[in-house]
Amino acid sequence: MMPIDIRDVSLMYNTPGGKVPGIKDVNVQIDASEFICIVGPSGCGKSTLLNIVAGFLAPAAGEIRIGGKPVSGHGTDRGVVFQDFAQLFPWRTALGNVAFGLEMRGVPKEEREKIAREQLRLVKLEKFTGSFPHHLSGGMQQRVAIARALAYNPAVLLMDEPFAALDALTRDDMQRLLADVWRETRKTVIYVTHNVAEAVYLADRVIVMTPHPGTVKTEIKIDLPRPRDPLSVEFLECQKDLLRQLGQEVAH
Ligand SMILES: Nc1ncnc2c1ncn2[C@@H]1O[C@H](COP(=O)(O)OP(=O)(O)OP(=O)(O)O)[C@@H](O)[C@H]1O
Repeated sequence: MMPIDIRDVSLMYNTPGGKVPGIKDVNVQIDASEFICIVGPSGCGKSTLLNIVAGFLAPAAGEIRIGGKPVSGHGTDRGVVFQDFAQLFPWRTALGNVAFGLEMRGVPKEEREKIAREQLRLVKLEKFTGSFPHHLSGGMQQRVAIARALAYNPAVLLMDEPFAALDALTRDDMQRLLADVWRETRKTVIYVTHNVAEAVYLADRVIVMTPHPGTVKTEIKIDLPRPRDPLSVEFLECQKDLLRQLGQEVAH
């Protein structure tokens, strides 16, 4: 729901052996409600960029603006979902997990539970509000994590390989679910993935990054109508196009 302007952003990591480049001179302009996927070989800086947009890392140079306002630190305008299922509190129910952030901010019980129920409905977990994480499958736990990230009604959703640890069938279901959630909420999404088919299925635009140092190589617009059919000729063409870009990347 808000545009994101990533301008000339660079970051170096301090290591015992000296400074190593994380990302260098990254520029990406994202429209409000646009779904962006970031792909690229390991070490090209995808997670670093996402962590900077999230406000968990501060860039050494450049600036990020969300809705025109410069980012400094994390804020409730950005919801974050990572790969790790362990991000849920095991001693809290699905409802308790989704409501947690709202509770910390002093939102009254009735209101926070109403919001949490609504978010759990969005990820099709309305029947599991009282379940604890260890009684939920990996896919369901990630759905709780998405509901929790949406609880503040953030303008932006940041996702770092959220479905990478799931089996292929569950992953397909989750991609469909996320496409539905996005259609309903119209968040601005930045989604990091290694999976080319996933990027073509979800994205309006795919940003291809290249390592040493991590920077943007090119971008590919995915102009296919939704819901997308991964077996259609057009889909497979887009996938090939993206693989070609990535293949060149790996070959260098
Ligand atoms: N905490 C850290 N300390 C030192 N160097 C780091 C750290 N985190 C990342 N790097 C380096 O920064 C570069 C970018 O890493 P980053 O994790 O952002 O890449 P990535 O594209 O997300 O990789 P992957 O796909 O393997 O998750 C790499 O060269 C990496 O080795």
